[in-house]
Amino acid sequence: MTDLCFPSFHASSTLEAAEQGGIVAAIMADAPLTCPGQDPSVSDLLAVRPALSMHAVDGLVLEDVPLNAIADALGTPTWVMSAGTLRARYRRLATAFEGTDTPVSIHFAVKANDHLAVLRVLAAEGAGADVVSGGELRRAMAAGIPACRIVFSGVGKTADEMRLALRAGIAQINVESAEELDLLSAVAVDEGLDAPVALRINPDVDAGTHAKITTGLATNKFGIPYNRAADLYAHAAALPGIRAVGLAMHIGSQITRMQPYRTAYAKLAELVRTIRARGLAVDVLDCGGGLGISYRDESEGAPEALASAIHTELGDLGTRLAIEPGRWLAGPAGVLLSTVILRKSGYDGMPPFLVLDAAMNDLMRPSLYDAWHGILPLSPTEAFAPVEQVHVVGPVCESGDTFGHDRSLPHMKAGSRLALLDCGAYGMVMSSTYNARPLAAQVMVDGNRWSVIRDRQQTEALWAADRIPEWVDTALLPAGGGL
Ligand SMILES: Cc1ncc(COP(=O)(O)O)c(C=O)c1O
Ligand SMILES: N[C@@H](CCCC[NH3+])C(=O)O
Repeated sequence: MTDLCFPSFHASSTLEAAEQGGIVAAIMADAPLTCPGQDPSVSDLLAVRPALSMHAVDGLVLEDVPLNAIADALGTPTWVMSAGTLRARYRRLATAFEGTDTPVSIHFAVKANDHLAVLRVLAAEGAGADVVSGGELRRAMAAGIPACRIVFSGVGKTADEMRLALRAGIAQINVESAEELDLLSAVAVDEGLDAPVALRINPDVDAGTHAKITTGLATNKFGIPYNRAADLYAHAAALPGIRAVGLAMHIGSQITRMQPYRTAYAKLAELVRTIRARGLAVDVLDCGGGLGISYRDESEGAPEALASAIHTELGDLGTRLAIEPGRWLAGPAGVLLSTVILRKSGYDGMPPFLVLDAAMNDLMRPSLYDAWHGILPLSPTEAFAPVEQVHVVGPVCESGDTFGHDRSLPHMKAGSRLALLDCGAYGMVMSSTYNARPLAAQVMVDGNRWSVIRDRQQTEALWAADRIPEWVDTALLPAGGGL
């Protein structure tokens, strides 16, 4: 399908946009050429993010909306999602899987971004959902995705969650252990319903990704050991309340090379043959998610290459196929707007700290995985100011509250606004209120329209659900309650 196209602004490169006359002249003179190992420059970051462009007057623009307009209206930190990017990416993914004998159903991994508006945009394109909790199941259904298009993954579903899924008419439950299978059988019998089950297999394949987000190694908690899978499948097929429909696999996240997928899918194909040799039917293969994006300068995983890997390894088995992408669809569609609270000088000779009003409680990925997110100033003059080395941190009381050490960024000062890039997946959903910081506001843009899709949390809401037991002796508090 087509890429996003914004005739008035769209800059596939800053040079092209400058030729269109909308870009400050300084861009071309000041844009540094990136050397291997160096941080990508502002121009580099813009060149591969078609929905973002830099304008002489409006500054950084997402689709057709100047991000300063959003920050003026709502303050920061504020998340912004691009509906056009979600659609464009979904269409490219769907197109990559079209035109083959075996159709592939796409189930958006709701854990990546569970906002109802995001789910609605993707559902309108044809997406189903992959959920990992009763909450996600209910969110997906609240967004209008019918249960018959939802698969339920996860290593620890409760009996109540199983009940909810069965009553809703879930398409498929991906079971991850013998113990879970027994529990599901009991729940299904109790409900008088049949549970459509795919066994999630752990192929013991290294996805070559960060240790905290790999899921297909023998040491990971996920999935059923490969060598026990055929026996368990036979057991499942004989259990009351269970309808064994197929197999599932998900080997990890942020995977940019195809070889791990190929290796894992080849093992899956072998397992299908083994199970069929026992006279059992395997009708569905759920190939999981995990396709990676380009945060810094890595090549993003290509849907066409994934489609080819799936069809090569699994296409001749006569099964239905499914995938569960999250990050690839939503990651590049979101930014987090923030303001520099202050520039704090470092020790002599050491880089200063840019202290932002966004923190690890908002965007947790850098603290959790040392993840790298691009940073772009919102101001057109700052975007191409001379580059300096800085540490970019949040105000939370943890040294881990750091968005980047020794980052090469255009000079910014207190009050400067910036966008943290590629925050549409595993951004807002992983936020917390640590340090009593309210959850940030959220906005969706679509062409030249924008709307608030979640209000900034009121500070009072942070303690609205707190209850002080009446036996707490308030008489011991000092008069006036202060220090
Ligand atoms: C079972 C399952 N499916 C799909 C996904 C989505 O992964 P990604 O966002 O990397 O595509 C995950 C998360 O890693 C997952 O655990
Ligand atoms: N939350 C992780 C990915 C984990 C995916 C869920 N299994 C991230 O931000 O990269």
